Amino acid sequence: MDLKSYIRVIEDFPQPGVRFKDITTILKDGAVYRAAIEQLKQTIQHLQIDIIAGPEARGFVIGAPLALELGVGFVPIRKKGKLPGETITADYNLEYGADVLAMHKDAIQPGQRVLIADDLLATGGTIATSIDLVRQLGGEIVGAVFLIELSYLHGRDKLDNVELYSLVTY
Ligand SMILES: O=P(O)(O)OC[C@H]1O[C@H](OP(=O)(O)OP(=O)(O)O)[C@H](O)[C@@H]1O
Ligand SMILES: Nc1ncnc2[nH]cnc12
Repeated sequence: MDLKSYIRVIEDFPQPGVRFKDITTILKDGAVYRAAIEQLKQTIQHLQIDIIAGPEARGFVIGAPLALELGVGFVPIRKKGKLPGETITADYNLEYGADVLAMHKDAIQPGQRVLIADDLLATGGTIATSIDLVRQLGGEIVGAVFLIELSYLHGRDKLDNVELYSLVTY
């Protein structure tokens, strides 16, 4: 299935100059959503994965179904102030802003092999920070997987020691 044809591009959202890649047009169609998760699974099934971590919010709709498909657990990387237990946090920048990400201190056991999953790689700020948090907890990053990669923002350059997998490139 050609997933790119199901992605809606919206100009100047959330700010002028940004071409927003909207995946709600994939998610609302059960067959297309399933095909996307299946293609992601095929892409990373050679990796030995203990657990998947995904950043709020769109990382949840990619990471959680992928974890179920692989038979592993899922841990959320949330925006600051949402997780109820003890957390570690890190500041980050993304294509259109800045924020703080958090993980529960007990989300990852030292030595666990962790796959990061998200809908989209843009500048790489979100994923670089997610990787940093997982490593602070003792996790080993086996790779990061995305539906979409915006190659013109060069996120890969920030992540040159990590295996990156994406299905659709702009
Ligand atoms: O590579 P970057 O420049 O860091 O940008 C990519 C991130 O931006 C979006 O999330 P956003 O922070 O907009 O949050 P949302 O998932 O809650 O919409 C997207 O889902 C990625 O996580
Ligand atoms: N251009 C973009 N479209 C959708 N999500 C994004 N996250 C960062 N940049 C984005």
